[in-house]
Amino acid sequence: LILHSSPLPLYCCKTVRKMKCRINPGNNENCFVPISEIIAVEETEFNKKQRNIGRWQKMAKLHAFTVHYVKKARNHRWRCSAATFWCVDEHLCNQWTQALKELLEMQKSRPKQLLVYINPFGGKRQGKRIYEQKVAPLFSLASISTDVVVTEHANHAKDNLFEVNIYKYDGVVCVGGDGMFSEVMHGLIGRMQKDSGIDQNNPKASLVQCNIRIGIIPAGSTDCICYSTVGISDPVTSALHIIVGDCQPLDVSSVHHNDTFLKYSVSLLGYGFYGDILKDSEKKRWMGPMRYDYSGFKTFLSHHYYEGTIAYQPAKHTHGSPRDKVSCRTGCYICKQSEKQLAEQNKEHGLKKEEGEEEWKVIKGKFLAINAVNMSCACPRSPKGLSPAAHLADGSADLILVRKCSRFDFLRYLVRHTNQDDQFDFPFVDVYRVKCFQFTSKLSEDNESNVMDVGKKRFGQFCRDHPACCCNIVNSTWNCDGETLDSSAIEVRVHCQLMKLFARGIEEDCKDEAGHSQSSIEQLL
Ligand SMILES: CCCCCCCCCCCCC/C=C/[C@@H](O)[C@H](COP(=O)(O)O)NC(C)=O
Ligand SMILES: Nc1ncnc2c1ncn2[C@@H]1O[C@H](COP(=O)(O)OP(=O)(O)O)[C@@H](O)[C@H]1O
Ligand SMILES: [Ca+2]
Repeated sequence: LILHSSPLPLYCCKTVRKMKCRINPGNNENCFVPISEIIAVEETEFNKKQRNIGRWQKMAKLHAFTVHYVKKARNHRWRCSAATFWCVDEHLCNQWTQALKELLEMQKSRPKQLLVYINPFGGKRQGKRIYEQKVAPLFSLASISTDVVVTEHANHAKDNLFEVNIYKYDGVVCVGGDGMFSEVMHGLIGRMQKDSGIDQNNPKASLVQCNIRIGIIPAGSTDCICYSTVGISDPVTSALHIIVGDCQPLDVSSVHHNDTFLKYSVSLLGYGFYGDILKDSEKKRWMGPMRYDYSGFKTFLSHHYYEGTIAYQPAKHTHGSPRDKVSCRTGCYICKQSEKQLAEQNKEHGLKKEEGEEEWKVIKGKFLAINAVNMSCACPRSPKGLSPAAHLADGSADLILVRKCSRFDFLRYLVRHTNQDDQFDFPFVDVYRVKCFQFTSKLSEDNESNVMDVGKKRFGQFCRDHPACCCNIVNSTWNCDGETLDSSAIEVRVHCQLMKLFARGIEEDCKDEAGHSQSSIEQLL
């Protein structure tokens, strides 16, 4: 461990009793742990049974302390491991304990007080058990105090965040899925805007950043936000990222309809395929996470497509492209550069002028799916995600348009989310990196009088001569981070790094990311 330079010998034995950590028995080699990855230091009662080194048997009294630290395992998984050090000199032992505790005190980004919301009905309904058994003991070991709210109804957490004194907390933790995260995020961002007198209904408003970090303990059905920002959906790993005080900024998209605020989104805004899956699966909540497989299959067979018009402004401030072969990783350079670039542009031109001057690109067509993603949307079902090269904090979203195609081609597209092949390499799939976009369905263009003025003008010229078409006469629904939106015509804008998570992005060094073998169905396709 870190105690090599001790003037007197300190002996170390790894112990697994307290935290039930798995370690390799007989693995007594040195390991180096940065202070930033120490979870806690505790004085330890020296147990006679631990005296397994012959010459120490005769000693009358031994003094010991235990260092609990993060052990990095495969696939971005973190575990809590422990090492106990002992020696005969009580003073030396105390000095070490004291010195280590002081070093931990100096880690200023670590949270001391957290507000925790648990959705007891998310995913497999294990949220409460997961928190109590896996997370609370770690928080208590790390001397983090918590106020815990087990939610009693939808929107409980969101409403509560408008009432409590949020400023006394170093962070808010949500135990649940993407929907639960979304609720907590709306509470926090909404509260920040309210306290700063900013009108969320103004789509052009410059929103106030939220510096109270959110931690996600995955206990939902998809857990895409956790997976895409940590690299794994694992409650213990997430709890450890919270304890060490990690910080990952995140882009947030605001969604408006007719100057009315609808929702924020951080992962997927999906119309068509993913909207239809969500709408159908909500009726099958009793099935748990399986509902997405059932509804996914049903939606795939129904093969609905929707006609509409999209207008977007390309994200010119960022160097990245959705077709890049490199992905966003811990400390991402592209995210840092893009943030700087955006800040400079805003200082020079002012947001309104700049947006007004830039050209809008307009695309109309029949789509099986329209997906706007602020992050890769990697999840256990799709380890590389809907847009593998999307960035967590570059102030842009990837807009993926899947045009009407055969069922077979759509299946080939879907299967590429699960293997190493490029899902954008199809003639019916287009992808753009954007900073804002608007969508209007054919139906609302024809029937609604309340389409945004600016949109109406822009879309009008394309729709005037359009002949009656044979596509669906109903609209799809927008899937916004796992929640449905009531309106199909929307206006979306990416707010660069509006909030922060207790995470560090996906670490580069992963031990076994590759090694994906092709299944027979993939070979066939
Ligand atoms: C041959 C079959 C191939 C299947 C390919 C599947 C690709 C799956 C990609 C899933 C991307 C999901 C993006 C995340 C969405 C979540 O916000 C949302 C809500 O998640 P929650 O239930 O709150 O955890 N889940 C869904 C399925 O809409
Ligand atoms: N106590 C509760 N009862 C019913 N619904 C709740 C409760 N707490 C939270 N919710 C809502 O449940 C929805 C889904 O929660 P989530 O944790 O994302 O689970 P899942 O991943 O299974 O969808 C969220 O929209 C959230 O607002
Ligand atoms: Ca982004």
